[in-house]
Amino acid sequence: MATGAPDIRKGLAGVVVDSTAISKVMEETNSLTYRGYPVQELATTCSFEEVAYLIWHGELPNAEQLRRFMESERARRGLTRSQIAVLGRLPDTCHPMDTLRTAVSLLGTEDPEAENPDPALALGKALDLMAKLPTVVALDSRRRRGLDPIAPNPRLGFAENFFHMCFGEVPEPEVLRCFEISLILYAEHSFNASTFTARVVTSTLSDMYSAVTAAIGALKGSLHGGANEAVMHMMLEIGDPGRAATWLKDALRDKRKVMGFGHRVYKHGDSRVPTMKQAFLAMAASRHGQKWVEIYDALERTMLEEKGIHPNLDFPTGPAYYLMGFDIPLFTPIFVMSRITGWTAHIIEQAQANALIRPLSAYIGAEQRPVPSAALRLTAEGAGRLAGPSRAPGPDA
Ligand SMILES: CC(=O)SCCNC(=O)CCNC(=O)[C@H](O)C(C)(C)COP(=O)(O)OP(=O)(O)OC[C@H]1O[C@@H](n2cnc3c(N)ncnc32)[C@H](O)[C@@H]1OP(=O)(O)O
Ligand SMILES: O=C([O-])CC(=O)C(=O)O
Repeated sequence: MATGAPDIRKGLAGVVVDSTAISKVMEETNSLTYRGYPVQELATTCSFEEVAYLIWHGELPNAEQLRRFMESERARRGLTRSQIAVLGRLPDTCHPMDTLRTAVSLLGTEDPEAENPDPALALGKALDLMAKLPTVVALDSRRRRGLDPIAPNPRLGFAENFFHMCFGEVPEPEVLRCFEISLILYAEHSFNASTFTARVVTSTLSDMYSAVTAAIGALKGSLHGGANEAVMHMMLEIGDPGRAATWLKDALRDKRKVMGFGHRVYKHGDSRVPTMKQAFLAMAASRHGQKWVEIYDALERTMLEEKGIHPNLDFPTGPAYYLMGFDIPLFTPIFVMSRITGWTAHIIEQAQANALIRPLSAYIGAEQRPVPSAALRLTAEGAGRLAGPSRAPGPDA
């Protein structure tokens, strides 16, 4: 057996921890498939509901399966008055991701089958979350704007209904299509940090709501899903396409991370960006968004010239969601509305072939030593005689 220093892979970079049949990220060809289908083809030919069905069931639905699936999703969208009241009492200062995390936790407390591990119930719970999370996001967004909630409309599809609940109207086709494409592209991405978090929680035999709550926490961070919000803050700060290149060079000189660029797996470009960028361009044309397109292009070009780093999916979705009229703190919650499909598919997959996820660590702390006597630890005289790091002044020293 080999001896010496353990092989530590910081951030688990490059480590294969398990297998999955849900999606395949191919860094060498910059491509991605869901259940074997290229994501670009799904994004340009399918509805989000079809893709959700595919991710959960492994096959695209036929007409009758899709009809029943959509009917069931539409029937589950409503929240109870008491759920609305609980969410309405959260402070306005909390981020909408915190509202969403709390909402999933609340839904878990009210589901009598939350603890029931029967796999036959899992898809129903997942569909319930997919149906209800947009209602939570829209309700929370309107509350922050001082507006009354708009009830879900069961005659509208998933994407249309979300606009209806946020703004009271369904936008023009370019906007709707761009939004739906973003949902399809965001739906699933193998063992990313939030999905892995969900799998870790599931591996302890915890419930789906706990796993999704934890995943929302992981997605919120700006190195992961939170980057789509950070991208728009950055673009607003830049403000003028003529400033973009200098802004970016200054950021790199100051060793700041530029949000929406880089990826742990794709080093030659994110497979989803070309499709999303195209949808963003089409929508920007109909929404007078040329300025954001120019800032986008200048940042992309300069980052490639300076560092050879490509944009990730959060780069085009940031300005796209902004042009759609969503407030910036809604961008990552919208990501959740889509990724709930991938997370729950992974939760189900993990539960079906479970092994507790528990890696090892290399200890680098103090050598083993005896605990000093109480006389040394707890008396003023003893304190002076105690040596070593344990007597370093702490916050209560
Ligand atoms: C949907 C998603 O979650 S996609 C990811 C969204 N996140 C972001 O956009 C945040 C910005 N990007 C990043 O922080 C990183 O690219 C990550 C976290 C996504 C990937 O990180 P890693 O795989 O760990 O790459 P790592 O951070 O080691 O980067 C390698 C090199 O590229 C640089 N780099 C990578 N991304 C960036 C960036 N966005 N801005 C500036 N430099 C960057 C690093 O500084 C590092 O340079 P060095 O070798 O000179 O130190
Ligand atoms: O895969 C990752 O590390 C992050 C990402 O792009 C995603 O979750 O969509």
